[in-house]
Amino acid sequence: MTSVAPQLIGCSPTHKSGRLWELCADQVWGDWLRYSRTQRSSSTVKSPTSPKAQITLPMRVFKLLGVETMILTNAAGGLNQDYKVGDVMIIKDHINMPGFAGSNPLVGPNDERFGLRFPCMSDAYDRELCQMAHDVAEELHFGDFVREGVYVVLGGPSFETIAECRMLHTLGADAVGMSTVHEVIVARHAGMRCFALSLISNRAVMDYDSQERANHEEVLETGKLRAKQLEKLVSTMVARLEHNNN
Ligand SMILES: O=P(O)(O)O[C@H]1O[C@H](CO)[C@@H](O)[C@H]1O
Ligand code: HPA
Repeated sequence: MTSVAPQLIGCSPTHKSGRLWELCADQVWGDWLRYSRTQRSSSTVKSPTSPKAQITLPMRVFKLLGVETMILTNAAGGLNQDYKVGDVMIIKDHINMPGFAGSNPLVGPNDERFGLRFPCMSDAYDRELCQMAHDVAEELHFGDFVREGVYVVLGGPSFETIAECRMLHTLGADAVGMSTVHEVIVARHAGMRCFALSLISNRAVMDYDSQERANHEEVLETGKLRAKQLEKLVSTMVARLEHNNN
């Protein structure tokens, strides 16, 4: 049986104290420390200390609980000019912008129990799951708003300037956000399959004459509009995964 943890983690600046983290942070830390103590002598126990390692700790807990597949969702600004607000982008790849400056959740001593020192990321997003999402979207008649593209993560919490949006688009990103990539890196390090969706909650502002302004209220509003359809897409995929594994 495949264990699937549908998205439940948020590590973005606004959400890092939300969702699952808020629900189980204490328990997760307790479990981690207890587990570490059984594996190592107390003098060598290393609890994760960098912020990115802390916010991605639940991925490792999921791994220890037997989860094999991660499904993550986020809200993101649309950089691709063909995207409309309300589109859903299957993430085929990411650009880890903080990683360029040395901020990666795997920085620090490598815990060999989870994975390699230098994990591959060219297969970060599972191609079979992406194809399944396209198939399910077609069956549910969601095809006209489901896309596939590249997600770029920034540190936030400020939204981007116009020049930054233009640069990110030029670099090959279709959508910009502040989450998800860190979890995917840690999940892939631990050998979990990853699938992720971005809801295009707003258009990234690319034009100096535009009156549009990125704002969190619009992000939340768009989230409400597509919530039911996203839930249907993800739950149908989970059911199919369960079926395929039985
Ligand atoms: O990525 P999630 O958490 O879905 O949320 C996105 O929306 C918020 C900004 O409105 C930021 O937290 C950004 O990362
Ligand atoms: N930029 C960054 N993060 C976001 C955006 C955005 O436009 N929308 C939702 N999350």
